[in-house]
Amino acid sequence: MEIEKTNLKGSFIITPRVFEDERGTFTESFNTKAFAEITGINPVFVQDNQSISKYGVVRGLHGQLGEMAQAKLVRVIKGKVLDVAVDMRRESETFGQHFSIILSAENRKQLFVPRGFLHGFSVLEDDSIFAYKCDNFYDKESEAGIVYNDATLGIDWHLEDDVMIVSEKDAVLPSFKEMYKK
Ligand SMILES: Cc1cn([C@H]2C[C@H](O)[C@@H](COP(=O)(O)OP(=O)(O)O[C@H]3O[C@@H](C)C(=O)[C@@H](O)[C@H]3O)O2)c(=O)[nH]c1=O
Repeated sequence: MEIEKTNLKGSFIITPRVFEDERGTFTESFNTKAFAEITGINPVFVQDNQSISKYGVVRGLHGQLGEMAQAKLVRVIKGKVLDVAVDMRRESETFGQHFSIILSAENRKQLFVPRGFLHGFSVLEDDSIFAYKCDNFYDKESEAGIVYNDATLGIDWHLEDDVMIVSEKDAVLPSFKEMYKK
C-alpha cells in the first residue's frame, strides 16, 4: 500500500494495491505492519462502523474529547464522498486547518484521521457506503463537534446549500470560535 502525508501532521492518505485477474480483484485494505513501518503509528482498532447516506448528506464535524478521543481509518465501499479532517490539537502547528480528499469505491483511497481531530464528510453519490475503524469506543458523553458550515473553517463541501441534508444534531453544533473558547 502507498502511504502519503497530508498537510496535517499525523494524518495520512492510504492507497491500497489492487491485484487484478480473470476472477476480479484482491486488495489488502489495511496492513498494520506496513502502516506502522512508514508512519510510526500502530493503532489498535476496536470498533468498525458503517453508514449509508443519500446524495447531499453532510455528516460532521465530529470527534470525541479527552480519554475517549478516537483515531479513525475511513474509506468508501460504494459511491463517493468528500472527506474532511480538521486539526483541533491546540499545540499543533496546523491547529484549525483542514484537509479534504475525495474518497470513492473507485479510487479506494483511505484517510487516517488522528486523535484530536474533527472529522466529517459530504456525500457526492446516492447511497454511498462509508466504512471506518476507530481506535477507541463510541462514547456519547465525550462527543464534540463544530457546525459543518462554520465561517472560520470555511470548508467547501462540493455541494450546493439547497441539496445539503444535515441531522438536527449537526445543524446546531457550535462554531469554531465557540468551541475554541471551551
Ligand atoms: C458514531 C456512533 C453512533 N451511534 C449511534 C448514535 C445515534 O443514535 C446513531 C447515529 O449517530 P450519529 O448521528 O452520531 O452518526 P454519524 O453522524 O454518522 O456520526 C459519525 O459521523 C462521522 C462524520 C464520524 O466521524 C463518526 O465518528 C461519527 O461521529 O448511531 C452508535 O451507537 N455508535 C457509534 O459509534
